This record gives sequence, structure tokens and C-alpha cells, in this order.
Amino acid sequence: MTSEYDLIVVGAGAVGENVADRAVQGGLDVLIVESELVGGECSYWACMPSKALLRAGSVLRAAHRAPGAREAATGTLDADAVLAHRDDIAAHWDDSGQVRWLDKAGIELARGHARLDGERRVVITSDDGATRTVTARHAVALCTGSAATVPPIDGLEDARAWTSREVTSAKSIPKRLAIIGGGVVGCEMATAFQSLGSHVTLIARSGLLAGLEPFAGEAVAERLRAEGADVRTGISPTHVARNADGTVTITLDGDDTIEADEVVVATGRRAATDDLGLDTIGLTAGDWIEVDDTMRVTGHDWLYAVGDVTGRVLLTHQGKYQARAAGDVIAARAHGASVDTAAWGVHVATADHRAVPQVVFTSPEVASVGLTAAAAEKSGIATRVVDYSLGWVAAASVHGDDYEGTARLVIDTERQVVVGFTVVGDDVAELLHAATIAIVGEVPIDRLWHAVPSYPTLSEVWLRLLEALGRPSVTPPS
Ligand SMILES: Cc1cc2nc3c(=O)[nH]c(=O)nc-3n(C[C@H](O)[C@H](O)[C@H](O)COP(=O)(O)OP(=O)(O)OC[C@H]3O[C@@H](n4cnc5c(N)ncnc54)[C@H](O)[C@@H]3O)c2cc1C
Ligand SMILES: NC(=O)c1ccc[n+]([C@@H]2O[C@H](COP(=O)([O-])OP(=O)(O)OC[C@H]3O[C@@H](n4cnc5c(N)ncnc54)[C@H](O)[C@@H]3O)[C@@H](O)[C@H]2O)c1
Repeated sequence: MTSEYDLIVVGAGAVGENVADRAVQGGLDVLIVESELVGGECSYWACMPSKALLRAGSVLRAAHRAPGAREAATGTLDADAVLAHRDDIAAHWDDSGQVRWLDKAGIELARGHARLDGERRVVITSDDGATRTVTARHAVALCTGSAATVPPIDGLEDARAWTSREVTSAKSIPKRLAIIGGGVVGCEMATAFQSLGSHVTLIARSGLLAGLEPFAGEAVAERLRAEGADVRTGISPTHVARNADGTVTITLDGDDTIEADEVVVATGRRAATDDLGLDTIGLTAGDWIEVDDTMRVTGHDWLYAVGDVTGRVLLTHQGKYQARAAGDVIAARAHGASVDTAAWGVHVATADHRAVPQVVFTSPEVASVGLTAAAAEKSGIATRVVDYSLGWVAAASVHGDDYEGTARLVIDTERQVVVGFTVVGDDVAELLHAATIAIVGEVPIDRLWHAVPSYPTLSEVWLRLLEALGRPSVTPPS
């Protein structure tokens, strides 16, 4: 067995797989180490199973909005069928398909838990306790992801609370589900489980989806309430207890209590770095790993960190974007080739700072990229903000009865380019990429007038937003 590789990747989630793939394509020999399932969180306990749990509810809501379909869709969701579909999407938690992909891509896999053991050295401990030491000729890339945080709420540790893992892999639908945390996971899982028949109580210490435009969280809260969920904002739990009969009691500020059959903690993530041997190279276990825009770790020219573990952006697509830059730059540096680190260059993840797209698959959907109005103002950019009600676009009336939604453009008035876009409404996810291209391409507003949206599509909201900004006028001859 070889003990030396050009590159050792720790963690075979979506991000690690992509770093390895790019590096192999760049001519390096690569070992990837995985302690659980090849494919990582996204495939088995995050993006994919959560979207499978949400899809049927979204389709049924769409049918209810459309006269004719509404009359045909009179029942409730078949929760068992949804759970079975989710199991298929999560490949029944069997990673053999992804292992085959690694093999085809020319990436060698080692199963086990990897720990750094000084510079460029990694010790792999397999399930039977056997260890193997490998060294990297050029680089080690840490792609170990993140894990759910459990906040220090009295009693929570002992209450057998579900995290994102248990809720996305749930085997049945609890009658009453309480969710602590009004962020992305909390809102998506509240949407899914309310539609699957749970009575959901969502407990958020602020409003919902803080950090996005305020109208996003407000629309999601309103819809959840309309569907029967109990949404409590501006309140925190003070005590959680699992009772003798298996139920859970959650005590809130002000002593109100909530009874539930299961409780989910969805209060953010921590770096998966606590048992990674970071101390052997002078870094601190448990910390997010700081990197430059080529994803190289500050102060260690052989070490890279990519994806969630950096804490830069906790999204699969953005981690994979970083991975493409990192895999390519590791290969370039190994070959002594030139490296392009200028903003928007091949080897840097510039978009992390300026154009991170995200879709929240709630009802209504929330799609955003770039800066919110508040973030743009805070960063000192001279901005203009325009809003348009999506219900006024022609396509909305065809889409379904009483369509409601909001789109917001944030414009940098000095550079005359879009720096932020948020849209909230049913089936708006696919509107997002146009905005991402406008921001990354720094397309001048005047030119956007020539990007004509098809009639009647929801994309016509672009035209309405431009009209709200004002058509550039032609100066009449004097
Ligand atoms: C419920 C939920 C839903 C989400 N939905 C979306 C979504 O719709 N869209 C989106 O873009 N993002 C979504 N995300 C975020 C997304 O899941 C993460 O951004 C993504 O999984 C990060 O990928 P990663 O490869 O960096 O980490 P991970 O997927 O966590 O992979 C890290 C891998 O490293 C392995 N590992 C860790 N330590 C070691 C070690 N010492 N040795 C060997 N192996 C190790 C782990 O077993 C794991 O397989 C969601 C997250 C959650 C929690
Ligand atoms: N569709 C998607 O793109 C998608 C879906 C799910 C998750 N994700 C990603 O996964 C990551 C994790 O999601 P998340 O929802 O766990 O984190 P989050 O940061 O989005 O939300 C955490 C929420 O918990 C609250 N909170 C924190 N500590 C608390 C406490 N002690 N008591 C009460 N509330 C508390 C915060 O105020 C916040 O509202 C996100 O960064 C997100 O980008 C993405």
C-alpha cells in the first residue's frame, strides 16, 4: 500500500470529492479519507433528504392554487410515501454509488478517521482500531464540514433532542414537533413537517431567517401560521425536559410551556475540527479554519481547508465552487505553474465575498444573492433599493389564485450595477441565477434593459424592477 500521495483530502463530502477530482484532473495522485459515508452531510442528512421531505408539500400547495387542479387534489399528503421517497433520495444511507464515482474519477479512498500528525503527515484510524500513516508530497486539504450545535439550554443535553441529522432521517412523523431556531434549517423543517401532518411549534429568539431581507422571514412566518403552525418569535427556551411518558416539555421565557413528542435543535453549526490533530501544527481544535481566497490556511503553505470547515459560507454549491479553485491551485502549485489570484481569477473564490446565492425551500420560497439593503448600507456602498410585488407580474395570475410575493433589487448607484437581489414567492427558486449572473458579470443597469424576459414568466419581475428604477432617458437635441 502506498504511503505517499501528492494530495491527501480529509473528508469525502461534496466538497472533498470536488477538491480531489480537480486535483486528479490536474495530474496529481490523490488519497481521500472518509470516516462515515462518502458523499457527506448533503447527500444523507442535509440538502437532499430535506428537499425530498419538502417537495410533495410544495407540489400539493401548487395544485391548491390552480383552479381545476385544486378540485382534483382533495386529500392530504401520504407521509409514508414521502418518507420512502426520501429514503431513495438518501440512497438508503448506502454510499456504494459515490464510492464507484471516486473509483471512476481515479481517486483512492481510505476508510477511517484522519488526524494530522505534524506537517503533511496524516494518521488514519480505521473502525477496527488499526492505524496507517500517510504523507503528502504537496498538500493536505481539510474538508471535514460542520456539525449541529447544541446550545447550553438547561436540560437540553439530556432531552434526546433531534438535530438536523435525526429530523432529515426521521422514520415517522411526530404528532407534535417543536423546533428551536428560526434559521434556514428550522424554517425548512417546520414547513416540511407541518405539511406532513405534524403540529409544529417553531421557537425563534429573533424573527425568522434573520440575515436575509426582513420581508422574507415575515412571509414564511405568515404562511406557516396560515397552515396551522405555532410560530413564536422573539422568545427563547429556558428549560427542556424529556418526560417519563416520552413526551417533551419546553419552558419558554415568561414561563409559558410547550408540549411536544419530539424537539429539534436547529441553532447553527460548529466546525468539525475537534478531533483532527490541529494541535500538532499549532492550530486550535474546534475552531473554524481560516484561509485565504485560494483556500490555503494562513501560515501553512502545504495546508488547505475547503467548504463548511472554513465557516466562510455553509452551502454545498459554494463549497464546491471553493473546491474547484482549491483543487486547481493545489495542482498548479505542485507543478510550479502560474497561479491566478486576482479577484475573479481561476484560483480564487471571489464570489464568497460578493455573490453567494441561496434558496430557502420554504413556503413561499426565498431566493437571494449578494447584499441585502441593510448589509449594503452597512458596508458604505451608495445604494438605491427598489421593490416590486410579484403578484402584479402577468405570469402570477396564470400561476395561481392570489399569488403574492416580493422582489428587491439593491443597486450600487456609483457603479450602476446590481449588488443584491432577493425574491420571495411560490416557485421563485429558478429566478435566482439571472441575478447571480448580473452580479458576478457586473452587468451595467443600462445593458440589463436589453435582457428581455419572456412573456408571461415570473422573470418579467426584472423588467418591472428596472421600470421602478427608471428607464435611461435619451437627451433630446437642443
Ligand atoms: C438540514 C440541512 C439542509 C441543508 N440544505 C442545503 C441546501 O439545500 N443547499 C445547500 O447548498 N446547502 C445545504 N445545507 C448545507 C450543506 O449541507 C453543507 O454546506 C455541505 O454539506 C458542506 O459540505 P462539506 O463537504 O464541506 O462538509 P460535509 O458534507 O459535512 O462533509 C464532511 C465529510 O468529512 C468527513 N469527516 C469529518 N471529519 C473527518 C475525519 N477526521 N476523518 C475522515 N473524515 C472526516 C465527514 O464524515 C463528512 O463525510 C444544508 C445543511 C443542513 C444541516
Ligand atoms: N436551503 C439551504 O440552502 C439550506 C438549508 C438548510 C441549511 N442550510 C445551511 O446550513 C446552515 C445551518 O443552518 P441552521 O438553520 O442550523 O443555522 P442558522 O445560522 O441559519 O440559524 C440558526 C438560528 O438559531 C438561532 N439560535 C442560535 N442559538 C440559539 C439559542 N441558544 N437559542 C435559540 N435560538 C438560537 C439563531 O438566532 C438563528 O436564527 C446554514 O448556514 C445554512 O446556510 C442551507
